Amino acid sequence: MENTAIAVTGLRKTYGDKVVLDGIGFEVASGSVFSMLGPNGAGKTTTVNVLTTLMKPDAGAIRVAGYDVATQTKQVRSAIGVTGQFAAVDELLTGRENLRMMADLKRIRSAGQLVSGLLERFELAEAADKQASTYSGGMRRKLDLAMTLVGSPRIIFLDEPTTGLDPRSRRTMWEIVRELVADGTTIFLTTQYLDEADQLAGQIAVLDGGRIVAHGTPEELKRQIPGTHVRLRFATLAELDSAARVLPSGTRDESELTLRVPSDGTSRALRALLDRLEENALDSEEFSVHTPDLDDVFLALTGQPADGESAAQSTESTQTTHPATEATAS
Ligand SMILES: Nc1ncnc2c1ncn2[C@@H]1O[C@H](COP(=O)(O)OP(=O)(O)OP(=O)(O)O)[C@@H](O)[C@H]1O
Repeated sequence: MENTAIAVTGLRKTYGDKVVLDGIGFEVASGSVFSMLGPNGAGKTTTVNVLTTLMKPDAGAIRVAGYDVATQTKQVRSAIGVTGQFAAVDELLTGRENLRMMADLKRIRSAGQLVSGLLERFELAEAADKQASTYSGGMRRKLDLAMTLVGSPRIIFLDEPTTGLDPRSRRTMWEIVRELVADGTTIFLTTQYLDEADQLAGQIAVLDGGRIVAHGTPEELKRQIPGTHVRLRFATLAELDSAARVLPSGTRDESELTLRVPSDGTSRALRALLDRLEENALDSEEFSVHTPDLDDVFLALTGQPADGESAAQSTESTQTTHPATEATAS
């Protein structure tokens, strides 16, 4: 198992007559981040529950840390950490006490330094001696992850670890994930933020309709869908027609009055394109460069956006929209 932290074949799980996982298989290399993406209800949490021994599958061979989850439950449990499950935060205890309790459970002696270190690392030092019930949602999540790290598990399952966190806390989490991986820890991450998978994961599996519909590195997934293009919007259909004649590689959308022109997105290519328009006395109302991101991949594969919020954020971040007057001004 040296190089394979998790190996799954033919994993099947049904609830009544509803097939949630229809024989999925994948491998996770030791010391890597593997991210499972999928629309709501796709079966991500069910997968985590099976891999962490909390739920029995109907079929499948599953090894975690080299142990069989069906017959070596105890060994699997001692090799893994799970946020939000084993490491349940006790609201009546302080942050420090919660961490101490976890250290006691794992039979770690003289854990004082370990506990203070974790409180510092998760920016919880100031609130360390306040009851967890007074913590914000983000602070609780951080405490939860800190508790998972007690005992340095080799494989960590993070089920949507940054949902609801502010951007700064999200970045802190990302840094911690990167540090863990650099130290050889394996991370199994489910997330609804595609940029998070893009940032952190070496391999991504997209789960939809009970099956893995795509699997690869973020770059491989992005290459599966149409590439970078420029989107031009015109004021009238006549202008769109003229532009489509001048730029024959473009794809027209009459209802939107747009022309989508493939481009490598370099400033040289963009300048050439604008020159072509100017030579033909054409002016676009809107000019934007669009690079495919994981949201596009997700949409193309599952037919639905990842989630309203992240899809909207991503559109903003990947499209550089300039009013035509600005873009063509020299
Ligand atoms: N105990 C259960 N009994 C019956 N159906 C269940 C049970 N647990 C989950 N399901 C159903 O199985 C499907 C998969 O659920 P799961 O929680 O694994 O999805 P998910 O991908 O984690 O979704 P989300 O992103 O919304 O958390 C859902 O349709 C859910 O309603």
